[in-house]
Amino acid sequence: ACGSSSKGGSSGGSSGGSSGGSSGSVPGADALDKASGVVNLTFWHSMKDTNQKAVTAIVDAFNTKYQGKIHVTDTYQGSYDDAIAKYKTAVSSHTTPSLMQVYDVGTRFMVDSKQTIPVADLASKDGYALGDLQPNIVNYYSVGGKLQSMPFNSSMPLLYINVEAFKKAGLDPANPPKTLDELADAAKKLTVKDANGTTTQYGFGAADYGWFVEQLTAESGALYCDNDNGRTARATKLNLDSGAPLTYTKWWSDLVKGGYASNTGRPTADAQAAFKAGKVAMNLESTGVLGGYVDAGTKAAAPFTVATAAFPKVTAADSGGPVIGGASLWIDRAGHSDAEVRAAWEFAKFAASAPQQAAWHQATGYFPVSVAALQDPTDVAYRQKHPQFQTAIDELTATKPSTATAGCLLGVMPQARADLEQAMLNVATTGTTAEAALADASTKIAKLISDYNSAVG
Ligand SMILES: O=P(O)(O)OC[C@H](O)CO
Repeated sequence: ACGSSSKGGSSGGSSGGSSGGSSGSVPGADALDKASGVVNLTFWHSMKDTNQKAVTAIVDAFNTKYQGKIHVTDTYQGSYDDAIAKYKTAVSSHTTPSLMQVYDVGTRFMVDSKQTIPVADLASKDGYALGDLQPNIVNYYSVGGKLQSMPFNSSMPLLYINVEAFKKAGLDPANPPKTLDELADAAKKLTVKDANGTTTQYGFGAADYGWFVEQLTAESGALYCDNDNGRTARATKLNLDSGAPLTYTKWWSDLVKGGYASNTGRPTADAQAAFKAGKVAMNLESTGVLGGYVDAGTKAAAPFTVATAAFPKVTAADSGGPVIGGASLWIDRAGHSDAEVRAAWEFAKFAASAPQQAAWHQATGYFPVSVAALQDPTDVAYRQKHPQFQTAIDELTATKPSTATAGCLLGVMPQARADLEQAMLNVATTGTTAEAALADASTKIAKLISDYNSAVG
């Protein structure tokens, strides 16, 4: 997850460490004019199903606009984790794509990989104003004072509710649970067993997902890693042994062991499928799955009314907000021609533009990275008709920027998140205590961080 954070200006701001990026020169607009023939671009991403269709719609619109000049081929590369693993292989074999979608927590790694060109350099070369991008999103993707990648799909975490199940259990969907305790109470009321004692509906179900722990930590006003969440200097440790990480790990394990939560493991797709099939009545997920849940009213939609509510807090007193999630587009420089880099920049601008972001928001649920897109009449009308699409925007605007809500910038964040998730899974499925599992994970992650920091210097 990432940073709905500080007061960042439109050219970005915070963050420790070097600005990274490739040492290649910054091509100007003439690089495209000089190209002979069509400039072909490869675009790797992790959007599937409903969201993949929406990516393809953007790519098709771009290819039509630039017919005869630029052609983008988009390819689904699996989950965010799968895609980043493939990217690492591509770096070794010098076969990186022209454009790469990388999730929030891959930001520090991408800068350190020195394969890409900061989009701030391309923007200043041709006078492109970054001011239409949501400042807090720009702030997250800025490292060393420069916007490194183009914000594309930005999210907030939400609580999803099966409205009919809520009503059947005598609960009011208009008054959803706001804290972990309230969520646990509702989960108990929403769990249904048949005459044989077999559970036919779990009250709650969600992936075993470190992102939620990161969110609850930010909401409680605490830092997920040291050195101001890795933004004034490289982080050296995660704060996992107490606070929200410990509380959530115990809470999740208690619900699973009590039979009130469906544990589908680490893959987010499995938890999404369980909610969409009506097997669980409440689900924590990104606003980026909302399009898939309601699927614009088609037959692919969940067969019940889906409501969205703000992500819960550990306690009602927590006054912080969530961290922005999702991913951004990186423009590869190392091994790519000037014309290709310029063409990739044209695509990045197009994908972040107000009309494309308004359409993207309505199709997927990811909120627009473009400020103007929120004022687009089609988007305003869509939100009025489908209020579920407003929840993440309210959450974003209610969040006070802070170091906590900036989220943790860490080169090994993907691996660290996986280690935490394994620890949470062990607690929920074995007799290991949360204290012991998190202490073990902390030790393992501290070594990962120390090795990484020594390697990058
Ligand atoms: O599911 P997404 O795309 O909103 O991403 C959620 C997290 O931010 C990934 O780290």
